[in-house]
Amino acid sequence: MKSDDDPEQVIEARGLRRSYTGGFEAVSGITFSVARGEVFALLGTNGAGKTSTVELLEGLAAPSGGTVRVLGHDPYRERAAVRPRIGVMLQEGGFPSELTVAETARMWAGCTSGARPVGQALDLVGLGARARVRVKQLSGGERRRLDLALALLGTPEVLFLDEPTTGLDAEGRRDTWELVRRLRDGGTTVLLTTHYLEEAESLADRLAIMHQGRIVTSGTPAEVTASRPSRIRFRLPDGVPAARLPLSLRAAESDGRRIEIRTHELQSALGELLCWAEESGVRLEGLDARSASLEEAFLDIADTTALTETVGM
Ligand SMILES: Nc1ncnc2c1ncn2[C@@H]1O[C@H](COP(=O)(O)OP(=O)(O)OP(=O)(O)O)[C@@H](O)[C@H]1O
Repeated sequence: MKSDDDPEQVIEARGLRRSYTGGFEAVSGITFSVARGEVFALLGTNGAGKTSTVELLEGLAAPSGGTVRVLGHDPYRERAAVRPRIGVMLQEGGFPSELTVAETARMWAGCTSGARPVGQALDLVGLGARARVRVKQLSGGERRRLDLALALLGTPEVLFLDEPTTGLDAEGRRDTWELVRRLRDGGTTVLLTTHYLEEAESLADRLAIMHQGRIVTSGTPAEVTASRPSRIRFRLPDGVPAARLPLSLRAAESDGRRIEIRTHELQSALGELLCWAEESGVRLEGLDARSASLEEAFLDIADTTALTETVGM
């Protein structure tokens, strides 16, 4: 167990709450920590409270309950100590659209202590060649990259990325992932929110899934998916009814010839199925066996929570 003032815990949230005017509570007592050099992803359905949480971590608002520490400080009350050491990429940058990319970055660098050269920040995000273009002429994806370049200007120890790849094409997304990995390898701690489960699966060392202001599950991507069943799918040939499957594989969902087996013992279930098929001379069409993905875990959680709410449990 890490102690309260463990210097390796760069972000620590304990029982964190946030209420908006009118009393609506968007963040309802969440606890998590992020170690130095980790990439941590906050996932969740729309309105789950991710942005509300990230804004508390960035010191943009004060929590209505609980505590938050970033680099050992309260980011709201001790903003002057924290701000120069963090980089923030908001969901909406909102720059003056008449300025060029380089002018925007220079303006931002003027407000950033120890800013790296503007050209270097633009090169990091692949915008070097667009330095003289006006912001209003950038595509949505390029604006997102400019947002990221500005967040990187101060060579931050902790980087907050709110949906960093929304609006990027597949190549832009991969480039951003590569950059985040390079930053992490250089010791930067990264907290990101995303709607792309593939992004979290590929980038995050650990993640938390939020729903209605609470963390429903957290851990490494492997831990979060471990409790979910693997799936085996195939089609039986005409004339072979599902009832001919071995008893242990009958708990399958069957839609005529299409069979789906969910199992926590993928290797043994698959072995048994293949032996049966071999011995019975049955050819399994479209055979597909896979472990649970983060997407399946996420959808399961969203469905379970919705169901729990519906039945008032
Ligand atoms: N300024 C505000 N005043 C009142 N309610 C707000 C305010 N900002 C956000 N909310 C509400 O708080 C809840 C959480 O919003 P938040 O933006 O944190 O969610 P999110 O997980 O980031 O969602 P998304 O994935 O859609 O960006 C939502 O119900 C939202 O309507």
